[in-house]
Amino acid sequence: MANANNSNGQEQTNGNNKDLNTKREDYLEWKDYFMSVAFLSAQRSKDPSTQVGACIVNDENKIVGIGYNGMPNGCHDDELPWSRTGDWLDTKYPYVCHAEMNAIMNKNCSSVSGCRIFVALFPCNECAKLIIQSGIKEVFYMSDKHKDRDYMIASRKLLDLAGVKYQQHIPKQRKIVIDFDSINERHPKKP
Ligand SMILES: Nc1nc(=O)n([C@H]2C[C@H](O)[C@@H](COP(=O)(O)O)O2)cc1CO
Ligand SMILES: [Zn+2]
Repeated sequence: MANANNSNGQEQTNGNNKDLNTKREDYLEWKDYFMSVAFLSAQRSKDPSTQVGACIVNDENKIVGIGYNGMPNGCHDDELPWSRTGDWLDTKYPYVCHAEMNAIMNKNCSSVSGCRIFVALFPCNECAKLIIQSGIKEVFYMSDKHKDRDYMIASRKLLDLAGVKYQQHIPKQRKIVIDFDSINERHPKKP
């Protein structure tokens, strides 16, 4: 659509030639927004190989819990291993709390029953148990890159039996950039 003119007949656009008189169409849709919140939260993770975020949403599209993978509260993350290989006790695996667990534990309401969870990676079997027991009804994930592993097969088995739905989220926008400087952008002077 052409840019509308203001009363002086001047076009109202910003520096990127966006129409400043018409409702934005490229705003984040809800599910992309919740998945983005999960991905942003993952940026808090200190895991050197895989940063995972999760975001729990109620049926009013309100976010009620956010989490990322990290060591348990009070367990200093410099005193626990972050490696993936070696003796099990010397790896991160026995210690790290998964993003889904943290999102559920961080809930800001009494119950997440009936909620949806948005998570970067498909939940493992342990998180599937937590999801089921907390009453979460639907999982949206970005990747199931470990889908052939036994713990993922077990996870799907549990979710299926419990009637928890799951689906891969295909975002409308593949990349979202946060530009802190954009807020300083100046628009043309009002007439
Ligand atoms: N759904 C998940 N939520 C998570 O928070 N994680 C975390 C656990 C580890 O901290 C990390 C996986 O590490 P790695 O095996 O890719 O180096 O991601 C992993 C999965 C996948 O099962
Ligand atoms: Zn897990």
